[in-house]
Amino acid sequence: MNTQLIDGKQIALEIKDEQKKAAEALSLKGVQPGLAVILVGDNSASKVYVSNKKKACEYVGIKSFSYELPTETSEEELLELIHTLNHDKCVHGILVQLPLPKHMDEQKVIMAISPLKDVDGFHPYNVGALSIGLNGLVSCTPAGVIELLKRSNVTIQGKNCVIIGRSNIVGKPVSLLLLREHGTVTICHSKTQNLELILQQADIVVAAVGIAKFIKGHQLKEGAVVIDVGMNRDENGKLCGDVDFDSCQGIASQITPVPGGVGPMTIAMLMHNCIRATKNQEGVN
Ligand SMILES: Nc1nc2c(c(=O)[nH]1)N[C@@H](CN(C=O)c1ccc(C(=O)N[C@@H](CCC(=O)O)C(=O)O)cc1)CN2
Repeated sequence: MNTQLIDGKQIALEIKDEQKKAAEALSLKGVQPGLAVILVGDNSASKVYVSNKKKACEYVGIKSFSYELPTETSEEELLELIHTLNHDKCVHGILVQLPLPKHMDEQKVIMAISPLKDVDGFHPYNVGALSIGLNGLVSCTPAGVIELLKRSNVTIQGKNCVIIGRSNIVGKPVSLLLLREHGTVTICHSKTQNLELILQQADIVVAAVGIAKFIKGHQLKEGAVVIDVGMNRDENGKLCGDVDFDSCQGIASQITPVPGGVGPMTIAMLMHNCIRATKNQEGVN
């Protein structure tokens, strides 16, 4: 079997180009999409992600409003800023980069964001909408997983989809999205028995367990499609996924690399959500 690479970087670029066209069309209607990007503290990885998000906004044609707050910022001050942005007509999306400093309650902060501007799709309103099949804003990484499958011509309908990991930010929303596409979905987690047996039945595997190289090629069904959401460091400090990429060669039909797979899709889908939120709020198509 010739294993094909699913190039997340390339697909993310295609999506950003589509969003750029959509932003140009909005501009002709006198609408400028706006995204508020809030970073609290000095987490170095978060700084890179926020900077990449602002660059993506610039590329697509979304005006970014940047708020870089010191670690000592109180939760109340952050909630006040979100409240102001909720009422700002130039801001169509609000993004609070996670993780937040320990003294803040992430759930409380997320719940303060207007669901209409919740471009991360983390607000319980949007999570609930997804669970009952309503058309809310879907969180970026899970939405990116589905886009990767669709744009790689992978049929989801009727396929055995196995998700390893049950987190609120990846495992659970990915399972709902695969279900929405009519996949037959199994979620596996740390207490799952006979994981090997379940994996052997999987046409599509989504790995989001947070353990470096946890899934090996010999555990897969021949021809399985593998989407690796993991971002770990291996024994040499090199970035790697939850899947042992090399051992899947010749067994998987398609596979995402780490880096360059799901990661870049997170920011591309954020751009997609910003454009959607703008259209919804401005009442234009
Ligand atoms: N408010 C949010 N906070 C966080 C989110 C999120 O979606 N919303 N997700 C992650 C961080 N993140 C975006 O914010 C993110 C993570 C990784 C990548 C990415 O492109 N990764 C690259 C590798 C990067 C590297 O070399 O270190 C890849 O996989 O190719 C983009 C965005 C947590 N916080």
